[in-house]
Amino acid sequence: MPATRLDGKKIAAEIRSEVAADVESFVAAGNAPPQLAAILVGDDPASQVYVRNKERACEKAGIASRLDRLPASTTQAELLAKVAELNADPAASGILVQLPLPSPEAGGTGIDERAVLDAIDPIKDVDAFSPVNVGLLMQGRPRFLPCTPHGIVQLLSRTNISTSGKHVVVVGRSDIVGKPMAMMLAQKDSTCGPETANATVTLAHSRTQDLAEVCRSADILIAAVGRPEMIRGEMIREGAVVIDVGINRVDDRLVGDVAFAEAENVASAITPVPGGVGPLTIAMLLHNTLMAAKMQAAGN
Ligand SMILES: NC(=O)C1=CN([C@@H]2O[C@H](COP(=O)(O)OP(=O)(O)OC[C@H]3O[C@@H](n4cnc5c(N)ncnc54)[C@H](OP(=O)(O)O)[C@@H]3O)[C@@H](O)[C@H]2O)C=CC1
Ligand SMILES: Nc1nc(=O)c2c([nH]1)NC[C@@H]1CN(c3ccc(C(=O)N[C@@H](CCC(=O)O)C(=O)O)cc3)C=[N+]21
Repeated sequence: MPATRLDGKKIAAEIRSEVAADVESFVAAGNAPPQLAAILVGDDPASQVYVRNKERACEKAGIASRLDRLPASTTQAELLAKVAELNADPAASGILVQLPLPSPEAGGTGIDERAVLDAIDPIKDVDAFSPVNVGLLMQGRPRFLPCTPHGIVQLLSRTNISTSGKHVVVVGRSDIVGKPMAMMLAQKDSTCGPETANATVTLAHSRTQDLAEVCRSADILIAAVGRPEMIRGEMIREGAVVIDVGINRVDDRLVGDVAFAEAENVASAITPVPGGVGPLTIAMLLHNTLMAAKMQAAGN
């Protein structure tokens, strides 16, 4: 029997309508609408698509959005000045600097990404990239949760897939997806409760020996690598749950990190690409923007 498709798009729509209702009561209570302030440096086509999708999603949820487009030639000092301006602007509830920043080959000026992310006021850090927010997550008392891993926890919770006591293998250890994902699922509790925490987690990467065997030992396999279809059917245990985070453009087509057609015949449930994790990332960004506005309104 082919695997159940986990409909990220549908669950994201549910979350977005919950956020929209919550925004409505926040505004009805006399608050200014939350605002997401995005900064886009350069003209990377993929980044343009994401930023446009985020703007549209904000609008539908009653969240204001502001986009500062800066040329690829922007210097680190100029970008830091823009971040400082948004930190000081009470209308900007959440700040997001779209990654990656342009490489020198793409006309970039070699900006230190870390320095820029560190400059964002932690109370406006809707990506949850700042050291304060990463530290709070690590200690099991999160403020903002990183959007992609949080979206995955929501997906698991809302489809009644328990991670408690299970072996979860996360492939990829980036600061944006793999590392926080592993940390969240290893905690005693999650925003959705202990059933979507308490996993036994393996964090795999490019130096992992015998990746196929490690993957086959997973009850739940989460791929966040950025290599089209690298997770093959034979790397998946019969009946495993497969979460595909990868977004790869191949000849104008969008493919994940998992060879979907093969995986579908082995897994019990799987997220498609597109329509899986991507839409959830945006839904959780809206959630974080509202949360930021609420914290700022409460003077935290
Ligand atoms: N759906 C969504 O909302 C989002 C999707 N993405 C997508 O997810 C994917 C991953 O993104 P991101 O986490 O930023 O990626 P990074 O490029 O930052 O990290 C990739 C990770 O994969 C590991 N890796 C690379 N090659 C292999 C290999 N052959 N075997 C095992 N591990 C390997 C790397 O290992 P090492 O550390 O050793 O180099 C690294 O840890 C991309 O396709 C990206 O577009 C990203 C964010 C959100
Ligand atoms: N500061 C920052 N924060 C991010 O969260 C961030 C970032 N930079 N840089 C790039 C990655 C990637 N990312 C995605 C968001 C939505 C989809 C998404 O909506 N995907 C749709 C399809 C979109 C399409 O058609 O291209 C889907 O999978 O169905 C994908 C990927 C956020 N990222």
